Amino acid sequence: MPDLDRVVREIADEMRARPDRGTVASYIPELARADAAAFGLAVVDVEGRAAVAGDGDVPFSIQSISKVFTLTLALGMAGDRLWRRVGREPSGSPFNSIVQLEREAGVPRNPFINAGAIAVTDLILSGHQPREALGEILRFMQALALDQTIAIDEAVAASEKRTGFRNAALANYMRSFGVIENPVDYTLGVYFHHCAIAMTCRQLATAGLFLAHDGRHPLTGHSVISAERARRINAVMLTCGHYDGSGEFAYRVGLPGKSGVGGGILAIAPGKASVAVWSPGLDAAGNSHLGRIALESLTKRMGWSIFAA
Ligand SMILES: NC(=O)CC[C@H](N)C(=O)O
Repeated sequence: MPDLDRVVREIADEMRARPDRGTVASYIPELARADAAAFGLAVVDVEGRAAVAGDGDVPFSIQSISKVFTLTLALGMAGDRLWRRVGREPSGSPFNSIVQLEREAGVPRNPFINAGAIAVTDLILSGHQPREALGEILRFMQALALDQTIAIDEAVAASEKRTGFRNAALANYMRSFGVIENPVDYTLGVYFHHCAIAMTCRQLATAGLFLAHDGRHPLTGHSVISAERARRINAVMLTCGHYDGSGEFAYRVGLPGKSGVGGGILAIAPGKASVAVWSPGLDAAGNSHLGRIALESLTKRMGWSIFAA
């Protein structure tokens, strides 16, 4: 078995030396301030051993990675009723696309494209005030990451609120079909804020551990979700977690993964470890360019692809 600490350090060094970095997202103006040269990597295994390198302890905007955790919360609250409001098929379209909604009665393809995540957020919000729903999501992240200091970057949330015209279009469109039940402003407010949670790679990898361990957090012993649901969340991450780049990610990395436009990726090696990587430059599908390359190298060196014997 290769030495995990060494592998993680070597990958961080290799990535930091590379000239190709992708393009930092700027459609949310505040995200454009990210340092394109940053690179962080953290692996936490199911025994709790952590290997962290580069900027693995620097907080960044988790953006769409939050959708894994809102899906988990919503499944815990609503159970399989959730699947009446959102599908679980890859979209083959960009993360912010609206095209399928008209043909498919306002039901988004999956919980990881923006429309689907907004529908999931709406479900969490129902019966609560936005402040309560957001508090619930934040406390969930803090509990999973074993770190009460995790917070929302208000500047990022405000920046997306000012410029989130597409998300507003998606939400209004779904509201017209009754897929969204709450006032659109409330649902979007909660959505923008949970996307604006700032976390480090170490915190994120710790938070993802339950997905590598049959739904039970190995460090607290708490059952977060049933083993069956954990397996299914991993399945949806594999097929939909990188939007129209999901096929390529499965082909190259071979792990369930979820990306965010802040440049982070959470990847799960079931039974083994939870991995978080961060490099702000994105590829054409909006996924971290070096993040994917680093994960490809990690799974190859550790033999962690779910498709390997
Ligand atoms: N892919 C992403 O990370 C997108 C999340 C971002 N908050 C948006 O709605 O556009």
